[in-house]
Amino acid sequence: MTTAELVQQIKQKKSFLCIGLDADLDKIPEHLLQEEDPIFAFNKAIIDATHKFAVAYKPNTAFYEAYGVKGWLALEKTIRYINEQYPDVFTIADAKRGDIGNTSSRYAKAFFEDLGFDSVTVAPYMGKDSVEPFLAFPNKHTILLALTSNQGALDFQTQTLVNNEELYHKVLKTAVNWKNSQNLMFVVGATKASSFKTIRELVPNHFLLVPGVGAQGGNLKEVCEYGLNNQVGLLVNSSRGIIYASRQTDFAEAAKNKAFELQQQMKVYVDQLLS
Ligand SMILES: O=c1ccn([C@@H]2O[C@H](COP(=O)(O)O)[C@@H](O)[C@H]2O)c(=O)[nH]1
Repeated sequence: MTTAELVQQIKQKKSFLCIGLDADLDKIPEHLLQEEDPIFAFNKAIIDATHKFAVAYKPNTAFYEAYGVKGWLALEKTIRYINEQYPDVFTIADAKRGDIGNTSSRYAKAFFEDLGFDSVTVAPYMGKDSVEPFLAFPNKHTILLALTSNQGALDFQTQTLVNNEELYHKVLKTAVNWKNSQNLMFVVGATKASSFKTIRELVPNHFLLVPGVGAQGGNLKEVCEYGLNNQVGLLVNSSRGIIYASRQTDFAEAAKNKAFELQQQMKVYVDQLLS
């Protein structure tokens, strides 16, 4: 999917909501455990109920890898279902990959070609040659970890270098000069709302994937204050806050209501920027 197509979808749905498909057999409604593939059954119901309010879905691969072959098959079925039924929706494999170039090119092939995701999250720690194999895929997007939502982000990402610049600033400034950097997006946690002003000065045009709204306590309004750009430029993710809004048979309806609630807040900003 091109960035222009993503922006078009944001405009049409008046939403920049990304729903995290972090399906966990210990949390999904009990009645689904009788299904042949409970994870896929859960995801399918969530997707069907929420697709009008969401422009992106983000399965975190950990939740599938945890169940071995069965989990990977559920992931494959989920992405195929989205691509076939809702081809205008942007898909993110939250896999946080990155390795020496030869290996990264295999990861890129797995997520972009074999599974057919539009994007994958990648860690910047191994540098340019570990990221450029992902960037080489046209109309696929590499979402580089910049300032993550967790407490541990302060351990390395905000440490200052000799010139007094924070490490994640260096990541942003360096990565935008890599080959095919038009295919880059960045992860910035909603819990780090006070940093969005500086981040937007460094990367005014790139999309930011923003996890941390909902269960982690991030605030949509604060993120929007400085995170938005003239194309919206944000994909704000909520996983547990939406998919586990109810653990009973009404789970899909409850997820729909939560997604609608967030979409209604987002609509105000989209109307201002893209009308
Ligand atoms: O900085 C980051 C990067 C990734 N994540 C992932 O996003 C979702 C958030 O889930 P919630 O249930 O909405 O808290 C999850 O898959 C994380 O692994 C993140 O939270 N922060």
